[in-house]
Amino acid sequence: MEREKSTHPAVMTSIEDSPVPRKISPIDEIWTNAHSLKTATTFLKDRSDSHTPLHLQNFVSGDFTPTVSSSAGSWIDSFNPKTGALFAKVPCTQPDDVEAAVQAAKAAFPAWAKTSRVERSQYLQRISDLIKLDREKFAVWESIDQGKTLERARIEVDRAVANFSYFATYILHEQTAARMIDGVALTYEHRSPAGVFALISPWNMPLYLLTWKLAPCLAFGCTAVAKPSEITSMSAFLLGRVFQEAGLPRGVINIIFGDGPTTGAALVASPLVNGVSFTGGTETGIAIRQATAAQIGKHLSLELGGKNPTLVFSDSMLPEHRDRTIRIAASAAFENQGEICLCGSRIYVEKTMYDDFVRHFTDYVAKTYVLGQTVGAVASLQHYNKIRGYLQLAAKDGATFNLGGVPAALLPPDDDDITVISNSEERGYWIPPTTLTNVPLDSLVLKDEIFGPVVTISSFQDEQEAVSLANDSEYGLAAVLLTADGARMRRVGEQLEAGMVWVNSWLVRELGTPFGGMKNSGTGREGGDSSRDVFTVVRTMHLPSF
Ligand SMILES: NC(=O)c1ccc[n+]([C@@H]2O[C@H](COP(=O)([O-])OP(=O)(O)OC[C@H]3O[C@@H](n4cnc5c(N)ncnc54)[C@H](O)[C@@H]3O)[C@@H](O)[C@H]2O)c1
Ligand SMILES: O=C/C=C/C=C(\O)C(=O)O
Repeated sequence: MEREKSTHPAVMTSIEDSPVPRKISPIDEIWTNAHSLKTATTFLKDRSDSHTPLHLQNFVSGDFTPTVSSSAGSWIDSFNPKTGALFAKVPCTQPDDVEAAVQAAKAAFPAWAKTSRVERSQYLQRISDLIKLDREKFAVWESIDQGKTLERARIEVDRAVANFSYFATYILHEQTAARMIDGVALTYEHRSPAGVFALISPWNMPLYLLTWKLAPCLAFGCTAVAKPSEITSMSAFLLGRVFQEAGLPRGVINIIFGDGPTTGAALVASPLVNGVSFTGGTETGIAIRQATAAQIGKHLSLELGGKNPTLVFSDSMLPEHRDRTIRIAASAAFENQGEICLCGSRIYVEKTMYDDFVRHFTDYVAKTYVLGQTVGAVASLQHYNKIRGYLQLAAKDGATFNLGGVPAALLPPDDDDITVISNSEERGYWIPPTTLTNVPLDSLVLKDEIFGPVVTISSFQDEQEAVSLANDSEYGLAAVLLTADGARMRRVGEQLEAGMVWVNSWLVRELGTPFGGMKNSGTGREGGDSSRDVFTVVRTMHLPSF
């Protein structure tokens, strides 16, 4: 697709009425100057030389707000995980500005809710096309901001494109149920957009996960205030420009930046917010449930943490299956530095093949997952220190490090350093892929979500023990089952306490399927019809024949 002015009537109105300000704003500067790794690096270097870090701006009512009124002076430092250097300052939006953004979403709601499905579908497809057009720009900034490799970032941008195109077509084909009761009354489901949403996302797959909420929100006729993680705000900042280019009416999507306690908490608690779609940690999920407990009608969709098991049965280690088994178990453990809620961080192998598995797995990981090439840096200094703490604990608990070790301590930059935007890899948050064996079953290393490039390998005796070890967790998000036995796939798979079970595969996604977790991994499901349940309210209509 070429970038051109839309001829869609709603688009024309919006674009014609709201020209983008001529003054060079931060978003214009990035948008026009920094579209590849080379230009982005030069851009950051210039900023560094002039000691002017990039300042992000909220996107409210269709405009990037030049200053954050009440939060002036309240900024959050954003660091490049690969170098540890400061590269941007993110506004910490204060409660009254949060409320102003919610008001903007509320004001936009009635008109947006009335748009036809065809119209909304066209907006979604246009947004999808625009992201695709700027695939590299999004990937470059996601990689700089989050620490992931550029290749991984590209995969996630492609998924963002798919999120919008999937829901663009879903709404064109959507059907609702109708039934006849004893021939007396015809009933049917009538659905309406649920209203204004808070869309809150984490730092591990920033664009992928935020667009997984934005797309259905728009598709089902809702408006929103979106708040990405304060650790990774860049791709959401870029998205504001896409929404402008797509001519999305003002206020339909507002993007605000800030931390959890100040900005996120004010957003979810606002009485004008009709629903919250949240992805993040379980503790934050609990805080959101508590904060909204009295607002009974508020829709809550909570996608939370995981500590997912990978079960390796000996038949999957037969020569004809072994390479696939190793590849899947390794990618489930180390993709995106293990910073995916679905990562299989606890591997359990049938005893007869345990030593064989450990040997092949370790060789494969050492060859395939190379720090700085196929493995990026972890997202933040705080997260680096958290993972390091668990590796220290593993050592204390007597675990064997087959790969990796306890990384060096990293200290926060001192105040003098904080304005430096230079590249210095030694301050980067690099943790090599780490495989642990001999971890005691009661160790917190096996219980807590570490969310980094760290995997444990333990053994099991039989199916029953495999299931019981897999289910021995407060979490229940995902599980991987590696076996060549067809009957076992269902026999074991259907006993696993996990919202998603992948057999001889991992993170294979079909966007219509319910996605979400059991136990402490979440409340509700998203995807296809499940997203419709999140973003719509249902009234059952009864039409009697008398
Ligand atoms: N189930 C899933 O689909 C899924 C996907 C990705 C990540 N996760 C989980 O996310 C976690 C890592 O992400 P994180 O550290 O950014 O999570 P987090 O819970 O700390 O933060 C997530 C988001 O919530 C905001 N937030 C924090 N406190 C808040 C509050 N009181 N009210 C409202 N918003 C608040 C943050 O600013 C951020 O935008 C891991 O536990 C991971 O498993 C789950
Ligand atoms: O890190 C969490 C990954 C979540 C993935 C999805 O929500 C998805 O694939 O739709």
